[in-house]
Amino acid sequence: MTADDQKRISGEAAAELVEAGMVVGLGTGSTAAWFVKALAARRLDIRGVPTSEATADLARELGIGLASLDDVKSIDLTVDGADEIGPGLSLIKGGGAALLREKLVWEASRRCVVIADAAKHVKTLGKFPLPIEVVRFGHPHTGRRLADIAAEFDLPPPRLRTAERGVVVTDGGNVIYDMASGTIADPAALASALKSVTGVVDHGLFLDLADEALLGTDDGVVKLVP
Ligand SMILES: O=C[C@H](O)[C@H](O)[C@H](O)COP(=O)(O)O
Repeated sequence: MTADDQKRISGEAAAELVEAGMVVGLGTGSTAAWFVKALAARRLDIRGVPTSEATADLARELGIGLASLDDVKSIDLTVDGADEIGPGLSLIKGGGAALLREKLVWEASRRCVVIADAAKHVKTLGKFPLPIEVVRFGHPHTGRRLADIAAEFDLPPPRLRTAERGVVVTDGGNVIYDMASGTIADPAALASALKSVTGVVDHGLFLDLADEALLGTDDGVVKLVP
């Protein structure tokens, strides 16, 4: 089974968790896109709260009714992908630059289910560079403060994310610094150090947020709990 097939079966399994009448958080990325497609195919009467403009576009195309986070009191279930799933369902997210809206939607949700292909499940977080969302104003200064924090954790300086068209700008108008680490020995300590920096809006460590993971494997979908 390819990684994409594993993503697809995890997305399809998650779509089965949705019931009519629910408010559903719609994650971002290639795995979440499989979930959105499978959900649309069920033609349930639900409202989706998208975590990015890309997901909003896909959901609209597929006929899913949307609501914004501002319009709902809470979200029944959010389903989203991850870049890494570590011990206790600690996560790295933000490879697609959607981490801020994702975290806001996750935190407003009663239940959060992470979906992924098997390779995303790791013993220790950190092989995937940790995305950090930073306000654009003065970001080179914030980047230098992030480098100081990285040094305290024995990590190399984070790098400003660029793509073919230049610096990557998030849906919220911010930039992303990626902190390549190899190993994050103490995710909670790093998370709190990063949040202490003025200019950091948020980071891609999702700790104590996921209620379960549905992992697509060659033997089918495996459920993990914290
Ligand atoms: O910002 C993007 C999100 O956090 C994605 O959920 C994450 O990068 C995983 O994406 P994919 O399912 O494409 O691997």
